Amino acid sequence: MVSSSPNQLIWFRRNLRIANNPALEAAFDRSAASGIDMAKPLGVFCYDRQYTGTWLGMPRCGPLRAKFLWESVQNLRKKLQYIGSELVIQADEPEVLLPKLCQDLNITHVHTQRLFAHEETESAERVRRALEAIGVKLVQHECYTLLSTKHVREHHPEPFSSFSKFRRKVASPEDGVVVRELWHLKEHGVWHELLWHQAKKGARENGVRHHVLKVSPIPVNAYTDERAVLPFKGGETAGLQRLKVYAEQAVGHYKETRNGLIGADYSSKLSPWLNLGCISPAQVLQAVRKYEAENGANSSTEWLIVELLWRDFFQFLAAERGSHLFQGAAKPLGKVPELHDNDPNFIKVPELRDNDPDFIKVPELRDNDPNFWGGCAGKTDNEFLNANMCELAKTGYMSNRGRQNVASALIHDMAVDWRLGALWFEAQLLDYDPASNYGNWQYIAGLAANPRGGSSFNLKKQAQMYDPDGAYQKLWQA
Ligand SMILES: Cc1cc2nc3c(=O)[nH]c(=O)nc-3n(C[C@H](O)[C@H](O)[C@H](O)COP(=O)(O)OP(=O)(O)OC[C@H]3O[C@@H](n4cnc5c(N)ncnc54)[C@H](O)[C@@H]3O)c2cc1C
Repeated sequence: MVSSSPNQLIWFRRNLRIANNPALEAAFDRSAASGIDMAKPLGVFCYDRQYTGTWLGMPRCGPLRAKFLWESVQNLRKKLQYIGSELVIQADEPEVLLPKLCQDLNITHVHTQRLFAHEETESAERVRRALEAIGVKLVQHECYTLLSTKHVREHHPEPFSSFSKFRRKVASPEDGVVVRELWHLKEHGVWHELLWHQAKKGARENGVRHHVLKVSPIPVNAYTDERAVLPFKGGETAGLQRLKVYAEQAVGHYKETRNGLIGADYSSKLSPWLNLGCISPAQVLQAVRKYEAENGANSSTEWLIVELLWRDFFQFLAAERGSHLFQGAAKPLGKVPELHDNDPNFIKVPELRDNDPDFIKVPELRDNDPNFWGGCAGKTDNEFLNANMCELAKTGYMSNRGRQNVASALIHDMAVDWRLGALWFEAQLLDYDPASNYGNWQYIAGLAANPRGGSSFNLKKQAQMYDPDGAYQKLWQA
């Protein structure tokens, strides 16, 4: 049967790439199995409340990340068009948009990426239910982490208590790091030639093109400060370029430079691309292994892989903790008052479901709250903290050393509720990821899987150690 409309749909989440993408592969494979004349699967990306929403009156996705995201979505769309598909881009909740599209286009299967943090798993569950009601199957594929859930849970069935135990159990030298095979988009060359025109026509006829937003639904009016560590540009193309450059030129000295503060290559800077899925952790591993095959392995190459395991650790921890990822007042040093549900000084953050008692609550902020707003604005008496906050606000990036220090200072020295700091980072960071962000804040606050019960740094000493001549503080004076 000749069909000009696709019967498979790919709901892109944080897997904005063509290569090494099992959701896309599965959709293409299934579509091919339905008959040679079936049009290519259609992609969909939803600007949902995680992007369009606000916290405390601030956009959840600030302009710098919004720009990076828009570039990534546009790059994906071009690539999909190149292989005969199209990307629907809408500002809508997926549980509303996807059933509508499925009904319009007679879609039978929606393929997507499995994500791990509470809000994301809830969103997938809402979509699953909405699709099930109209007889469409949601298929979730894992491709956000290096290790599969199955592997991790087989080796570490008990609750996570520390990273070192996680690492020992899931990636001991005996076991080896078990990485799923790298998927590649199979050759659909014949299809491509024959149906490229037809698929586009079909998509147009089905009104799909009306669903493609031409401008970002959230403000992207951001420019990159020339002092930025990198001119970050969103998309698979730019992500793969960065991976190639870093893996060929700098990974060999990662361990010695990773605590740096200035310049492109002290660390990989891959996180923005990894977290929107413009590249996958398996691709990073593959690039590191290639470097090792050509130049020999060393402690730096090993350490970069360890960092990817940290990333996995926070994902699996988030899956385990559910809504608890957003909970708990930090009080490791006894400076932060305990929060109570019925405390009139606390409000629920808007945009969250009122009926979820476990979800995040933050203290009401006074306009003149000097600690939180002053800290975020980089207007404190600590120049090291100020410089880091200034870099973050102007570029959307802050080094890991900076993040550790800033979080420690806000939580342990300034008695700011860690969730406020995490919300600020969510709005600002190019590489924002719920599990990594909230997980790291909780870790420093001593609320999750930190065997030391929290991490507290002396910022003066840290500045002397990592910025001995004050070059970083000078660079980011304002
Ligand atoms: C308070 C706080 C908040 C953070 N929020 C985020 C966040 O929202 N998103 C995010 O990706 N990382 C976050 N991190 C972790 C870390 O700071 C960044 O991943 C890292 O700075 C990104 O730069 P890079 O790509 O050059 O890292 P590299 O040093 O080159 O490391 C390679 C990769 O390993 C992963 N990685 C390294 N360290 C960590 C870590 N501690 N936790 C999780 N993954 C790690 C990242 O994917 C990173 O790209 C946070 C850390 C802290 C202390």
